[in-house]
Amino acid sequence: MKSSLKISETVVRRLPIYLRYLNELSMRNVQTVSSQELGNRLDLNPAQIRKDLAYFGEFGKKGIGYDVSYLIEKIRQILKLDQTINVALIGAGNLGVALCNYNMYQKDNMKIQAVFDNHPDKIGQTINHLTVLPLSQMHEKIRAENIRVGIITVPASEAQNVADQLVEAGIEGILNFAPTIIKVPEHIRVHYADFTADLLSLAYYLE
Ligand SMILES: NC(=O)c1ccc[n+]([C@@H]2O[C@H](COP(=O)([O-])OP(=O)(O)OC[C@H]3O[C@@H](n4cnc5c(N)ncnc54)[C@H](O)[C@@H]3O)[C@@H](O)[C@H]2O)c1
Repeated sequence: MKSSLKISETVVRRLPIYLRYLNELSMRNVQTVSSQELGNRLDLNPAQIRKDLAYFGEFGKKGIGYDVSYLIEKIRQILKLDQTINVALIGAGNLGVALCNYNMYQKDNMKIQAVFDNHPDKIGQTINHLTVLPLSQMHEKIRAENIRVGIITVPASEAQNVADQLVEAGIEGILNFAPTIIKVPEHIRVHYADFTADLLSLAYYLE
């Protein structure tokens, strides 16, 4: 793999989509897959898929396709998911609890390792084997557990405050579900998740 390559964000965002389907194939004991099959299933252009994957080295064999397990391993390496990445979630409300209960760790190696909230009724509750901790323990816990990513599921009015505390604690990336833009130093990567906007924009396309 050309490690110094700067990979475009669109390619990086497609890799988990490939990975998810490859994992599905692997569960069904499928050993090889062609770019055509991947393209059909994922509604992507096979040439685009070949281009994306060739970017990281020659994985496919002409006439045979890609070895599913090998491709899974390579994509995980590229995404750095060959190591466990610990995650903290802040805001144990409706959305936060649902996310904690979704067990992405088994397949994807990103693990919610700590949950924080500032409400006395929430602190001490157990969600999917995790005890909700007060914010006062955030800094220490993040460092002790080598937590590198924070998920924000607090009200929008609290999101910046929480983001500041995550940055202060040494987090490297944030996934923000609160409907507001947060300001962070340049070295911190922020992604926004907004399925409400997706849903609302869908309305435009209805007859
Ligand atoms: N991205 C999306 O599509 C989408 C969808 C649903 C909700 N949301 C957003 O997600 C957030 C959570 O929604 P919800 O329905 O779970 O709300 P909720 O009120 O059920 O939960 C919010 C939780 O955050 C906690 N909290 C508030 N301030 C805090 C702080 N400073 N530090 C730590 N914890 C704090 C509260 O005690 C509560 O447990 C909101 O911002 C909401 O707008 C986004």
